[in-house]
Amino acid sequence: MPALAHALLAALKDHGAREIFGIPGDFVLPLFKVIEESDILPNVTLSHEPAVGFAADAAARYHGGLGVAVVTYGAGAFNLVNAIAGAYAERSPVVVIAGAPGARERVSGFLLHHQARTVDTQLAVFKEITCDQAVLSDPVTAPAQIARVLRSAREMSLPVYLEFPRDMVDAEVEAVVPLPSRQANQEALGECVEEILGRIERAVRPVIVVDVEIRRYGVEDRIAALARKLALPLVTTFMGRGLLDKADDVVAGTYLGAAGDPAITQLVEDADLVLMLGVILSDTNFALSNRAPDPRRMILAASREVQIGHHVYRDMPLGDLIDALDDRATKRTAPTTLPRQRTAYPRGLVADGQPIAPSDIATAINDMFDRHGRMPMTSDIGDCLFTAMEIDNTALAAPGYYAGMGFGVPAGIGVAATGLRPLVLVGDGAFQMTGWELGNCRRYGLDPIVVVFNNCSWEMLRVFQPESRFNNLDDWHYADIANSIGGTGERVATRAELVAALERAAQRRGQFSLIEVMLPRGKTSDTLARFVAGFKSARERMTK
Ligand SMILES: Cc1ncc(Cc2csc(CCOP(=O)(O)OP(=O)(O)O)c2C)c(N)n1
Ligand SMILES: [Mg+2]
Repeated sequence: MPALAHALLAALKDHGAREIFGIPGDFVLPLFKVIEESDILPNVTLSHEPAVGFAADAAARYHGGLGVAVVTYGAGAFNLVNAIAGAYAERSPVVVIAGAPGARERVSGFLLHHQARTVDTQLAVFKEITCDQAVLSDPVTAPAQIARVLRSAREMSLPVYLEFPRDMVDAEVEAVVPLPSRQANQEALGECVEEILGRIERAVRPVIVVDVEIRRYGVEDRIAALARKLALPLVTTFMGRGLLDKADDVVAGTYLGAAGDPAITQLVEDADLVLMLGVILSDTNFALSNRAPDPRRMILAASREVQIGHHVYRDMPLGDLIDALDDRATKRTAPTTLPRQRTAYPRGLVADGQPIAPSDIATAINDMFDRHGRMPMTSDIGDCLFTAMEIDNTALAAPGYYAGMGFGVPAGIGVAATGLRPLVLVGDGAFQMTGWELGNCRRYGLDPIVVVFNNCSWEMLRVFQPESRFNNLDDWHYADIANSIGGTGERVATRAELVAALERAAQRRGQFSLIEVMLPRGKTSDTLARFVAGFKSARERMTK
């Protein structure tokens, strides 16, 4: 019989984990020894647990499997909380494996180091931000607990929590047998599909809106095929930006309400049927809608449910629904009344001596993508994420709903660890939180390209509260620091310098490249300017 640590690692791999991110501590040292020596999954250690969570989250978003974060008891696990809260909010399936005291320690009578209130406070905290949990303290039940919890992560696309007491690493257990995934009830599925297709047939201006769950459940290609078959226009939400990046013929653009491309906004707000697939009904996705989502003209398939009007079909996995829709739908021709435009993205930046504006960065990146091919991207929160809306539709992992800072660089490291070369967008404020994790790239041969929007400012706060001096940040010269932690940093202040630095970064392999773009305080991307105007007018409407 295998030892519990080996059985767990094999089960993680069987359920779609591709790597482990973590920081060891005495409560998980024995487990980390097995992780390293068994080599069942590659292991990437970082410098601070928030980054471990962000990297595991982004890796899962990109490879479509499970992210894995292994941390020590208490101090390590509590450091992870914010990243897992963000993964929960944005439905990213991260498996938290947290060390814990062994059975005899628990009854030693001592207050244990790393213990907060009680020995079980850690479990109590993670119950709030995971969809399933287990404490692996009994070798007889541990395999079944692991199978149940990992199936929950896969089916709900949400984080889960496994507590691993340090005296259990070598416990002999049965191998973990994966549980079968739970399918939709076929009769309910048929009834649901007929109702949806009937609504589409009767609609005059239907539209599809997609969001992150279509990637979490691996149904992007099937949805692109369905949109083509039904000849329906399709847009992504703000959070869903970058989805269907290989289906330019299907994606018309990104819906941003009052802050977006007017033609895309009209497509959604004039629709008499909005088929929402994998959509999170968050404020960042819909707060700037001129016409709020309305159940009478909306079908929402998300979180394993399908809501049509005011009734709900439960236990309806998105993949089962899409397959059944495709099986029963007949090919439609696109009514000429439906616009099939695709948003045009800015290109052709003039490489001159002009100072750089945020939207120039998008144009320069579009030009680089035209020369070298589109790159997968990660972005932090800040104007960099709004600038990303002006970059051509390429795969993107960003905290578009949870909006927690510090995600961008560790997420880029997580994506790079999956074998891709990402382009990372991050503001100076967010870089100050987790940008230093780049110092771990050299050990693993990772070479992301990082663009730091250095406006020496918490600019997103300044646009709402310009009178506050605390928004003024100092100039830390990030490019200089990059050179000392294993990368190559360039600081640029003109559009010509930006274009040249991007080209050198694209050509440079084997080490991370950091381009520190100097931006004036008070200057934002065109998209953020429209968002702020939209939020302010929406706020005025609400206070009247
Ligand atoms: C973990 C966390 N703590 C605070 C905040 C609140 C915040 C939202 S945006 C922002 C400023 C971001 O500054 P940065 O320089 O990165 O980008 P830019 O605005 O373009 O200049 C803050 C402090 C959030 N969202 N998350
Ligand atoms: Mg800033």
